[in-house]
Amino acid sequence: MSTPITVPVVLGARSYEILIGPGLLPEAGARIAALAPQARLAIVTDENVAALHLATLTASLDKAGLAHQTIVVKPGEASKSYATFAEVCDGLLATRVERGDFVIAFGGGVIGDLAGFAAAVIRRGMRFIQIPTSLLAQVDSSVGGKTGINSRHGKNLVGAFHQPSLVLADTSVLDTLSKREFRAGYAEVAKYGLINDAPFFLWLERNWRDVMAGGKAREEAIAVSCRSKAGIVARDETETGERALLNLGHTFGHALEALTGYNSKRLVHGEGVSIGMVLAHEFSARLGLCSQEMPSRVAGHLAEAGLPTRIDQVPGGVGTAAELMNAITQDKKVKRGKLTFILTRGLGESFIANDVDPAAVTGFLEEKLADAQKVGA
Ligand SMILES: NC(=O)c1ccc[n+]([C@@H]2O[C@H](COP(=O)([O-])OP(=O)(O)OC[C@H]3O[C@@H](n4cnc5c(N)ncnc54)[C@H](O)[C@@H]3O)[C@@H](O)[C@H]2O)c1
Ligand SMILES: O=C(O)C(=O)C[C@@H](O)[C@H](O)[C@H](O)COP(=O)(O)O
Ligand SMILES: [Zn+2]
Repeated sequence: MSTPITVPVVLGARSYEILIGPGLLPEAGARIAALAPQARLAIVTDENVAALHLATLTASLDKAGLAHQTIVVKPGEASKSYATFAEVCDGLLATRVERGDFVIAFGGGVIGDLAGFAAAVIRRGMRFIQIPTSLLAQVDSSVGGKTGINSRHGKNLVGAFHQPSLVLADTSVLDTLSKREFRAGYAEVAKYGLINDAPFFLWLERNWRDVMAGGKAREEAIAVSCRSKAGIVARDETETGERALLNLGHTFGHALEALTGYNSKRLVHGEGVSIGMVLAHEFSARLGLCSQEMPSRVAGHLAEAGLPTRIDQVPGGVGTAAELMNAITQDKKVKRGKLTFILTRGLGESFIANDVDPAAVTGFLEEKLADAQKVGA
């Protein structure tokens, strides 16, 4: 067996390991058998991942003597819906998996959130394993136990905290990911630098091409990201405080995703986060919290890495400031009606700002939308 990088997520009885490295998928059977020798497995995946990588996973499970069945859903954000959630739940029940068996979330963040939520509620809670196959899922969504689906009222508004028992991140499966989806995941990597790790952001500015190319730099970026997230989750599992930092760029980004109808052709999550992080830095500069140069430094790096950084780059537009505010006020960080944003005082100096003035946000968005119209004209 290979010797992967191991990142522990320390949560008492719910502790688990994240294993990161090339060649882990063919070893999945042996590693899962060591954790649960008798368990039956229900794999949830999407059509793209199934076509490319399911045979490797099932061959490895067969070799380890583990019984398994598979549920395949359509790829894309639209699958984080009530309809697909019902499909997955009924599919799991049809396999007759028991409470002590395992759900395997095999795919990107959409599959992790969807299958993880189904595992949280089927028979009032089944164990599950994350086998993330997108960069975004390997650095972020497979870790920390946030699961859920979208509602027409907003992103991830229906869900549960439910920790996996193991995360197996085979970095070689990323070779089949499209460039667009790889870049989207890179936005969440850059996020860890911008939250609280300026040296990591400086390293990314120098090494992002190597991270995209693969090999050791990519593994290193994934490991740094997972260590950062594991630390925050261990200190604040259910987001009563510090964990909200992981939401940098998401208050704006989630509103953009809701207003594009969760249409992956127009905007994917990482792209929304990229634009959202630039907006968060611009808004911070507007409030005099950080230097006026900070937003262009952040936008410069994300744009160089091939990510969108402005609202006008979202095809088909994103509605009005009032519509964006309507989505923003459904954010889960809202407390007693007051808005919470993750803002910044400088590179890697993000902080949680409670009681942000809605009029200031509306004014800022009106200006950004007017700028976007000028570019589009
Ligand atoms: N739970 C959390 O903590 C958390 C954190 C971040 C993001 N998220 C959620 O994750 C979702 C985004 O995840 P995502 O960016 O992975 O999107 P995704 O799951 O839609 O995957 C992106 C695309 O890549 C394809 N794909 C995945 N792996 C592949 C591979 N190895 N080769 C080829 N194609 C592959 C998928 O089929 C899909 O078309 C959003 O719904 C977001 O809200 C959750
Ligand atoms: O794990 C977290 O906490 C995060 O905020 C990570 C985010 O990247 C992720 O997109 C998460 O799903 C957003 O959480 P939400 O609570 O705003 O839905
Ligand atoms: Zn995210």
